[in-house]
Amino acid sequence: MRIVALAGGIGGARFLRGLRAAAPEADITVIGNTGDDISLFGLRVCPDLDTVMYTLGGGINEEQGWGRQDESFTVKQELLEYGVGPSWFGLGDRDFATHIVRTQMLAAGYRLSAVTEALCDRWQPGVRLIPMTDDQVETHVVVDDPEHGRRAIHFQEWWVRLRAALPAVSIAPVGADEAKPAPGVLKAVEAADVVLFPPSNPVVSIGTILAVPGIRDAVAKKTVVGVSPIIGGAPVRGMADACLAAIGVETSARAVAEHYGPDLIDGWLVDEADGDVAVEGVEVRSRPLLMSDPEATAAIARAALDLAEELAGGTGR
Ligand SMILES: O=c1nc2n(C[C@H](O)[C@H](O)[C@H](O)CO)c3cc(O)ccc3cc-2c(=O)[nH]1
Repeated sequence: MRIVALAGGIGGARFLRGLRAAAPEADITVIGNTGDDISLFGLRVCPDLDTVMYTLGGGINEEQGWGRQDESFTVKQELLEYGVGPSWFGLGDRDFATHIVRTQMLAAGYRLSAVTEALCDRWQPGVRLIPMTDDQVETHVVVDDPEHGRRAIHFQEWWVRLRAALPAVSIAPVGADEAKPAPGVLKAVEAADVVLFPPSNPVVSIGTILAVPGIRDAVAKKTVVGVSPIIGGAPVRGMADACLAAIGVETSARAVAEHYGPDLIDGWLVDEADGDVAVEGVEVRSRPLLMSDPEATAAIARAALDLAEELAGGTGR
């Protein structure tokens, strides 16, 4: 079975670990969000790609969900002694090595997709991880800053420094319009038996991947099953509610499915806590969706695959 999953950071990575366990024989391609990428200290940092790579490769800090386990912060501290920030973004010493290798390879002319493949040679994530694009796309957030007025800031500044406390006036994946899908992205989607949307952020993770021209159209032709990132009317983790508010979508499992719409998704898993959810044109199934441990997560992934198989059989897509 050929599976494609679109993934953001923590929620996506954990779901993928369950998916790998639920379908050990499957050929899994992960299309990773790069809208969160940021250049810091002259280095290119790709948080979502790294979170997927470290999580599936056994190197993630499990409590935090991002960054490396057994991490230290000597380099960050030394930079701060020179007055060089930002202090609000926690790049650890082990993690720095990844960004140094990536930046060196990019400077030598390798594309991000080739660099990601090279990094994955070390981590052996057991899936093929491809960035959504090799072109630079950066999510920016427009806020009304009490000190500086209306301005656009990098997504990471809004997410990490401000903890999304300033309401987003708008959120834009800058550069997405001109970006091309990375080599292998469209081919993988076209060859897929099923496309899965893990419980990643519908706006700044999955929404950003779908904003790269060509990807949404390719995905829409397939059997697509999504897992709601909203449980009991609130995001399981992260601040997806702040992102949904920015695009005028209510924070509910139903509203997110309607936002994707029946032209894009065929099946939608919601948690039992959300009661009866009905979405026109979308097959909705209710089950526990908390990724509380690897077994529970694998069972969610299995349910998504079962629903996809059922729908593919039914629609002949
Ligand atoms: O909340 C934080 N998230 C951090 N994250 C997570 C990241 O900002 C976001 O959670 C994702 O971009 C959203 O998917 C990091 C991820 C990396 O790969 C590397 C460094 C960081 C640093 C932080 C941090 O200092 N604080």
